[in-house]
Amino acid sequence: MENVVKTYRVQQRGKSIIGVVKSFFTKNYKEINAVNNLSLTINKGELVGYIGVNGAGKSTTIKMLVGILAPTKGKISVLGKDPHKHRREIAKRIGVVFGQRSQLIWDLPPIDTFDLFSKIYEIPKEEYRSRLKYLVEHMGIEDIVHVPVRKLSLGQRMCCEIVASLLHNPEILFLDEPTIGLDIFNKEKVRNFIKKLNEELGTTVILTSHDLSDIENLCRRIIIIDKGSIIFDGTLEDLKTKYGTKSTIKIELIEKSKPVNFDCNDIKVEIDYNNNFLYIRYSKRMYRTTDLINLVIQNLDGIKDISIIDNNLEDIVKEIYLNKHRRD
Ligand SMILES: Nc1ncnc2c1ncn2[C@@H]1O[C@H](COP(=O)(O)OP(=O)(O)OP(=O)(O)O)[C@@H](O)[C@H]1O
Repeated sequence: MENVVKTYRVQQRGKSIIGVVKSFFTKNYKEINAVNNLSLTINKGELVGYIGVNGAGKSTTIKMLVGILAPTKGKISVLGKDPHKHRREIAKRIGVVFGQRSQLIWDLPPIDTFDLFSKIYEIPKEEYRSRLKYLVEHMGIEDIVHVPVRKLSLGQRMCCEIVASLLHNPEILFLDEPTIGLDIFNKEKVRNFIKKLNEELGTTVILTSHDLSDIENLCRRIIIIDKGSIIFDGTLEDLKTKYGTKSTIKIELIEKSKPVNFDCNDIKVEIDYNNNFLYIRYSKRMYRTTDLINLVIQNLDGIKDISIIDNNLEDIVKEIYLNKHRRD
């Protein structure tokens, strides 16, 4: 993607009843840039996490990459082609799963959708048979492919959705919220499958998810967008080094009481009590963990255990957004 902009025209409605009535006669439009001058290159075989808050522009980006939407400005090339102009051709080489929208036929078993897709994609019979076997076995859906889709659980359906999107052996797989609403076991199943697919078959995967543990578990590269523009592009390690500057010392106390002897008035840390746990949140740029632990040991009675909790991806991303919006 090169300097891509996607502008939507949104009708402005009045807030009062009179305003609403007026807007039936005179239409006012506002333009919003859902994607704003975005440039991005993703290489073959990468597994990329594309994240951002609601309305950041993730789905709009994916829709442009798969050719559903044309950019307002800028250039997009997917597998060497303009995805909007060569939509049919590109569709044969990519797989798409929108977690909130199903491509399976509701009243029929998944196997019927799979068979239909094999015809649409003109997959040779033998190739289809062996591919289906590989996907069904690796996704562990042997028992459900003959059960009508309407009788399947959300997790079972998602596993079938992913298999359906991979039958034609796509070079790129776009996954938009593939684990939405899934329990921890199904989440893990879907994640393991995506990992395997990327590692064994070299499929390029672009994943959007609000569940940042998906991203943390799967993606080597993370792209964060806000208001249609990229605010971070790098590895998880880069992200943690650059922004993961906060850490927490968790102290378990013998008794459930507020420690009275712990005096750290001069030190800028946040302290929280919860039952017999004391949490000390601090900036790694300002203090060394060992210095703070020494201080705790010297000043605090009744310590049962001490551990360190580093910020997870969710905390880090929250911090990036809060800092950015404070500056804006
Ligand atoms: N068809 C549309 N017409 C007008 N505005 C739209 C349309 N689709 C999206 N938008 C707006 O564009 C912006 C980006 O939306 P988009 O769906 O790409 O965000 P997102 O990051 O995928 O959000 P979410 O996490 O909530 O799915 C939002 O302000 C949204 O309201």
